[in-house]
Amino acid sequence: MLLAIDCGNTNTVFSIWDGSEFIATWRTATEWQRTADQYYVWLSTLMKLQKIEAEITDVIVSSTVPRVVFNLRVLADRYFNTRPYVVGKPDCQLPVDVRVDEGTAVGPDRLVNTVAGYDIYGGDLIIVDFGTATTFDVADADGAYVGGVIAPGVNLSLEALHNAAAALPHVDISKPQSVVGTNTVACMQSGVFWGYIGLVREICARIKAERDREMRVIATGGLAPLFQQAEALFDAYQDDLTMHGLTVIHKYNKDLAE
Ligand SMILES: Nc1ncnc2c1ncn2[C@@H]1O[C@H](COP(=O)(O)OP(=O)(O)OP(=O)(O)O)[C@@H](O)[C@H]1O
Ligand SMILES: CC(C)(CO)[C@@H](O)C(=O)NCCC(=O)O
Ligand SMILES: [K+]
Repeated sequence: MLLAIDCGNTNTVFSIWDGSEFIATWRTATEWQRTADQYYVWLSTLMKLQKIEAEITDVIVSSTVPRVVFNLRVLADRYFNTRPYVVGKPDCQLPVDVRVDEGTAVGPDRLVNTVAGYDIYGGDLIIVDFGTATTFDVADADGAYVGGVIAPGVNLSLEALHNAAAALPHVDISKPQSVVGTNTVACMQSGVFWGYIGLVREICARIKAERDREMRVIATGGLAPLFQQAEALFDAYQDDLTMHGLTVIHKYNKDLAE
């Protein structure tokens, strides 16, 4: 079975893929100091608790944090006796072209999302991922990654207000009752929530205009449904898009190796 690891700047997600479905998914905070032994204790405890009897033979990693890759490699080698595929490294091929400026190291999560989007929905996509940053990735008609947009993430925007202004509290995102807030928290939520609705709508409209064609907008990330419920911004929502992409890339490389 395949252990797929999606390491973001805030959270790391581990999923076990049995070849047709994910049989378990666990989330932990990303900390580059965590050792292979710590990962294994955590993982094996959860597997036991949930009575998951999976023999892991393969590992694939996408990491936006370069420093965590070393310990994840050791985890794969020491505990699963396998060499992991690491997205973005030369020995991990992608099933789509990447057409960006030379020397650009595109975030592996963005490449994986593009592969997943193309696999599920076909070409001409805008893939929006609400993570630490909010990213927009453009898949061409042939699935190639042709660039995108990086905007500050929802929680990051609220944190930035709190960190920069002495009188602004820590606030969690939610949909405000009205646009005009009558207390500090409501004002901050309104700025980020409605500002974000505008940001997503404007960026998608401009991408479509710039490329002069119909494109479908696919959303992923825990916060997407919150925005979608206020306004129909997306044509589809896929919670496990990045994980799906990791399984596609793994299979592609396995097939190449045969
Ligand atoms: N209604 C909500 N209000 C606040 N936070 C939410 C809500 N729904 C989901 N979230 C949060 O959204 C986040 C979604 O996780 P996701 O994997 O999409 O990004 P992330 O882990 O924050 O970023 P990264 O992948 O860059 O580490 C989680 O931290 C989750 O707690
Ligand atoms: C933009 C983030 C932080 C989103 O997770 C990640 O994809 C990243 O670190 N990217 C590197 C730069 C780039 O994608 O062009
Ligand atoms: K993510």
